[in-house]
Amino acid sequence: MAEAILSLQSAEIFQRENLVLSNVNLQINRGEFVYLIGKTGSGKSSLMKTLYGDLPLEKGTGSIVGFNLNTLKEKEIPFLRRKLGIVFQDFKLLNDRSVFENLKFVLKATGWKDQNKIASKIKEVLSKVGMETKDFKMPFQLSGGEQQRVAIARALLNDPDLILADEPTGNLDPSTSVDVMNVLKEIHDSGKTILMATHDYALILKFPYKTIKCEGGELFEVVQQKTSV
Ligand SMILES: Nc1ncnc2c1ncn2[C@@H]1O[C@H](COP(=O)(O)OP(=O)(O)OP(=O)(O)O)[C@@H](O)[C@H]1O
Repeated sequence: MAEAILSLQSAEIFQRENLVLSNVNLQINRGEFVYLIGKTGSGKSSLMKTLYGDLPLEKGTGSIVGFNLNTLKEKEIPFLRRKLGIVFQDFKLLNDRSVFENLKFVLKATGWKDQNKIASKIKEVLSKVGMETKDFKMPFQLSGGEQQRVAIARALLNDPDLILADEPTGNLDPSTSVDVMNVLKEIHDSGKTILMATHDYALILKFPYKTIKCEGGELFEVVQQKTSV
């Protein structure tokens, strides 16, 4: 039977007192790749923020990677985020340290102590994104696409149950976007569950997966048209 990794029922998504999305019913099962699309301001980031505990879920019910979003306490948020891999549009790497040190920082913050295990985990995630030879580089010495690969590697460090990617190709040119998307596809093909917010309809055509749309304050599943040859 399908195992739900994320489930929202009759949820309402707020930014402070403003209702952004209502009647949100969404289930993502282990192993799925799901796009979240919609115009600027339609609520994609607000939904993502609710999922990683940056905004409270005030109405409806929700659970994600085993955490109940209705009863989520401030002190549980770091533990929730360890089971999520979060990727942002603007990479959010620490610019004052190397790729290796960026990844080590996350492992140490999440309790890793053994230096050999740290080094081999970093090597493992960097090789998944094709960046294993650039671990000594500083973020500003990398292209945007390379920085995003490192950010994806960082998201994989704690073997997350779900990857939340909020416009991961939003700062990249079309060809680099396809490269980064190929990395996400490989990660998905290896068994990971991914929810990705995007504006990039060309990418969706090239990499078709289940698509959910934010529009008019609600969420809808988009039925994909099969193109006949
Ligand atoms: N910090 C905030 N405080 C109050 N309102 C906000 C805040 N951030 C966003 N909003 C509002 O919430 C609504 C949804 O914004 P959100 O950022 O979720 O949209 P989005 O679909 O992710 O847009 P984009 O594609 O531009 O990132 C918008 O009306 C926006 O103005």
